[in-house]
Amino acid sequence: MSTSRKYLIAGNWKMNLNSAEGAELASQVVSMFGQQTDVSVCVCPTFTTLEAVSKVVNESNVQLGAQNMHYEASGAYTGEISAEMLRHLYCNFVILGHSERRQYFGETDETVNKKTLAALEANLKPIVCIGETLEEREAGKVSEVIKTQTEGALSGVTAAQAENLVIAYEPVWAIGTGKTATPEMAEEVHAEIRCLLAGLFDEDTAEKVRILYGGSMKPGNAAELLAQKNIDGGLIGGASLKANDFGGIVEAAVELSK
Ligand SMILES: O=C(CO)COP(=O)(O)O
Repeated sequence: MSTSRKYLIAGNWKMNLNSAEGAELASQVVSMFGQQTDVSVCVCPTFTTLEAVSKVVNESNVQLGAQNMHYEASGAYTGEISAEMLRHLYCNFVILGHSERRQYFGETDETVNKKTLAALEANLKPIVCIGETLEEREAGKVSEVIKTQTEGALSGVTAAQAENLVIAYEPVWAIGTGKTATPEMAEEVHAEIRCLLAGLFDEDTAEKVRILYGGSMKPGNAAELLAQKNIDGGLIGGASLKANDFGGIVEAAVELSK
């Protein structure tokens, strides 16, 4: 990673942990990393667990993120949550366009774009997820998919806003499968994403955007992935549910920051 960017290790808890379980895990994370400042650490619980976790991470350096939001500010949108509601619970981040939302809940580049603009407007840092399926990789379409998803999600975002943006490259075939992209495979795509950002904004801005890797990242493979020039952190699923595993990944980032 470049020295101008601070690693971000974010735990995507997905649909796991009720508020009591989430508060317990968050307090373990706070006791390990609540005081350190070398690496940004963030946990992203379910909506119903956000408030309990917010109280636990409050006044520590562990930050809070949500897993989704709606793009409208308020109104007749049954079952939805707005950016302002997340800010009210002291969320700093929001994951947008996760492949599970694209696959199961009809999320498109267009809705991801609307959500990204609304999040930035509300001072939430969007973690915009992109990544190809195995079928797309085997058909040689990785660059095409990455370009379409990146440009689609970021349409209308200004260079000033982009400084608060995080991109997560999550190859769909590596999520929850135990199959990780090799550091070289991941770095190749991360470098491409940075190039796309330079085209959309400018080189300086592109250098400031953190690009996370996600997909079966664990303590055993984190260091080699995080050592790549354009890999600025991780979006962690399964391993973020165990304090020791998540801690091992954060430790790897702390070591590399020295
Ligand atoms: O989807 C992910 C994070 O958003 C990655 O999940 P796993 O770490 O479980 O593969």
